[in-house]
Amino acid sequence: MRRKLAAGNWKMNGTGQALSELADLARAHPDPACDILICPPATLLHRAVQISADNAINVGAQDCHAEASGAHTGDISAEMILDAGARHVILGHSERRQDHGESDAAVCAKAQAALNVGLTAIICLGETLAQRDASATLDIIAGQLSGSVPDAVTGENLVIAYEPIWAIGSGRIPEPAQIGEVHGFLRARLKERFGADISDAVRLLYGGSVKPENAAEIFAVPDVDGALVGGASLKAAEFSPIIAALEASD
Ligand SMILES: O=C[C@H](O)COP(=O)(O)O
Repeated sequence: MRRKLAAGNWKMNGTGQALSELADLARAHPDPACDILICPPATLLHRAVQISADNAINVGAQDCHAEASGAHTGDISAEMILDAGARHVILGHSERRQDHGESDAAVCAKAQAALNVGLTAIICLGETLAQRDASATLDIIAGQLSGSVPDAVTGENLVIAYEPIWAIGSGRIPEPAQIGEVHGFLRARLKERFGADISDAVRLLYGGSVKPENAAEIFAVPDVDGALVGGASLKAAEFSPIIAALEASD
C-alpha cells in the first residue's frame, strides 16, 4: 500500500524567518496519516532538517547535479543533500527544464545520481497548454517518463509529479478526468517498463495550483497519491488543510 505524500516546493522563496512555518506545520500534524515533505531552497536545507529532526516533517532539496563532485560552481551534489540530512530531491521541474535547459537525459542523469546515494527522486513532468490543445499530452508524458526515469528505480525511491505547465501558479487546474487519464497512463507505462511490484510502489503526485479549496477533489482522483504544492506550501495555515484533505482521502 502506497503511503500518500503531501510535498511542498518552496522554489526560490524563503529566508530563515520562513522556518517558523515548518515548526507550525509540525505542531499542526504531530502524527500525520500521510508523509509530509518540505523542499526549501538549498540555503535553508540544513536548518530545516535540524528543526524537523524530532517531528513528522521530511525535508528535501529542489535539484542536484548529475556528477558526484567537481568544478560546477553554484551546484550541489546528491551526496551534499544527503549530508545535509535531506532524503528527497525534486528533479526536472518545468522551471528548471525551462530556465536551465534541462533535457530528459539530464534529468535522468541527475535522478541516477540521487538514487546512487540513497535519495528518493521526485521527477516532474507535464505538458504545455499548446501541447494539450494539440492533443499531444500523453505523447509528451510518455517521452518525458521514458527519458527522465533511470532503470535503477526500486519503486519506493521514485515519485513522479505530474505538473501541467499551464496549471503551475495560474489558478487553473485540469478536470479531474484529465488528471486521472494522465495518472492512469503513468501507472500503466511504469508497469510495462518495470513490472507491477515496482509500478505499484511509485507514488504519483499531482502538482499545479493545488489549494485548500480544490485539494479534496484532486485527491479523489484514482492513482493520485498526493500533491506537489508550490505557493500554497509556503504558509503552514494554507498547506495544513491540503494535508488534512489528503489524510481524509481514500
Ligand atoms: O512544484 C510545484 C508546482 O510547480 C506547483 O506550483 P503551484 O502550486 O504554485 O502552482
